[in-house]
Amino acid sequence: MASTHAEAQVLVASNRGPVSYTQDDSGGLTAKRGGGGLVSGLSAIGPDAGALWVCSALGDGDREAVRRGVGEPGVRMLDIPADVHHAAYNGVANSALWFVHHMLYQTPLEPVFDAEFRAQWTAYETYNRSFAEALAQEAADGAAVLVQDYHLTLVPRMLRELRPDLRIGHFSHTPWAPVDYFRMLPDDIAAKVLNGILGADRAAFLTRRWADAFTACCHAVLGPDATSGTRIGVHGLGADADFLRARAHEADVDERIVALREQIGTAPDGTPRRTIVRVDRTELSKNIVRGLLAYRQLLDDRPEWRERVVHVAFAYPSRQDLAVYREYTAEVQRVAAEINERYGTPGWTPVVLHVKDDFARSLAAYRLADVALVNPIRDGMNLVAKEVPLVSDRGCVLVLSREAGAFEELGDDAVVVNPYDIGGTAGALHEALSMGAEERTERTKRLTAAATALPPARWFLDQLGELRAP
Ligand SMILES: O=P(O)(O)OC[C@H]1O[C@H](O[C@H]2O[C@H](CO)[C@@H](O)[C@H](O)[C@H]2O)[C@H](O)[C@@H](O)[C@@H]1O
Ligand SMILES: O=c1ccn([C@@H]2O[C@H](COP(=O)(O)OP(=O)(O)O)[C@@H](O)[C@H]2O)c(=O)[nH]1
Repeated sequence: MASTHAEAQVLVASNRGPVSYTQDDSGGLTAKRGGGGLVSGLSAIGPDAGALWVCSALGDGDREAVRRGVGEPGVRMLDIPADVHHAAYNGVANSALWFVHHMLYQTPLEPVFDAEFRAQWTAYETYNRSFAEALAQEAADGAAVLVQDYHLTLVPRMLRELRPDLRIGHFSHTPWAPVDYFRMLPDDIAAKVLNGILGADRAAFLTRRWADAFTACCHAVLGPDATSGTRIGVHGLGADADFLRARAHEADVDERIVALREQIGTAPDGTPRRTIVRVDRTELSKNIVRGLLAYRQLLDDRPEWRERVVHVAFAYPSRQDLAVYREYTAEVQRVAAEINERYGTPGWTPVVLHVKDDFARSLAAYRLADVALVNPIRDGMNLVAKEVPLVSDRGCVLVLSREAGAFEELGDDAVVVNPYDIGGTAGALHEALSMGAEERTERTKRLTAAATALPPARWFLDQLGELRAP
């Protein structure tokens, strides 16, 4: 295992690592798989690949694990001071950069680039420097380093200055903002973010659309020659079919299917109720509330679906240090309760909402899905859109936002929606629920092929190959 000083030939750097630790009252540490698509993609590489994964301690449990020397093979967790991490992760990365790339600023959520933000920016620089120094220390001569995402935009240039011998790649898992939106950032910071990434030999993205937006921002902010020293690439991360299909048939998932079937119940004619399934982090860009409003409109416009369908919505906790995420979770709960109050009957709960994460239960929902609802305002890729059709036992129909990166690959076989259009989304849900069995089967076959075209292990190796190419 390549984990000693200056021996690692391949290094990956990301804020979130493969597992996170929690500490119980008696001091014991429990490891839990990190949530979200970046971890789903990178975990598939596995410790056997010999890569060293440098990540950040995210909470007290992780910090305790670092202090005790507890950890996964092939993983180095950096114990960056909690206040620096908080300012960099919540203040800069998940507020300013996430909001710009996902175009989430709208009244009353306005950008505030004031003195507090400047202090957070200084922390973001410190945080990035910690990664650059750790990578410089760990990397063997001429090693390949793959830096992940908007948390670490400054690392490529910092690392190049420390270690000019390295091959450095940067990969963005988010969309990239259009020029006019990106330029909401203060000019000096916009330039630093772009120049930081351009310190890499290669900058890669999930879709051509995001890659082109990045190039356009570089040209607009830095000038027409800005990208001449950096190759720009596209690698559309796919789902890990072998892992998911096997995991979705383990005993704990079967147990949860029984419980979930009970909650879903049967229609008045005795057949199992149809399901519209969604699984997301409780994340503003995932557009969960508009999805619920579209479902409410479906029940209004098409009363024939009442008692015959259930919206299974799993919204697992994310970024709870940010007030706007906590408020969004409350809003999701409020709208779901309102729908249940208005339409529910003694034997029918129209929305089954769970806000605590449970991967086995998520897979149980995938298996029971007749329709998968994926309607983000913007999304780098959205792996859930790729995962549900290949795991569902029912040949599920995908209702997909045209603003998800996955649309580029899955759009032809999905029922496509404008995520802001609640009426249009209600219509799409009706179309999906009404689709005949033969068409569903045909679409599922094509969706599954597209969703698995670039499995995570190959996605990673392709990038490595391109980075090492002369
Ligand atoms: O680490 P968190 O703050 O809990 O957030 C989870 C991840 O969210 C974002 O994931 C993105 O990556 C996926 C895989 O490429 C992609 O399918 C999805 O569209 C993106 O939203 C974020 O970019 C990651 O850094 C986070 O770990
Ligand atoms: O309880 C769950 C349910 C889902 N996922 C995984 O989280 C990822 C979500 O990735 P996606 O690209 O859809 O969105 P992100 O959360 O990264 O923005 C998927 O691979 C899911 O399998 C998870 O970790 N825990």
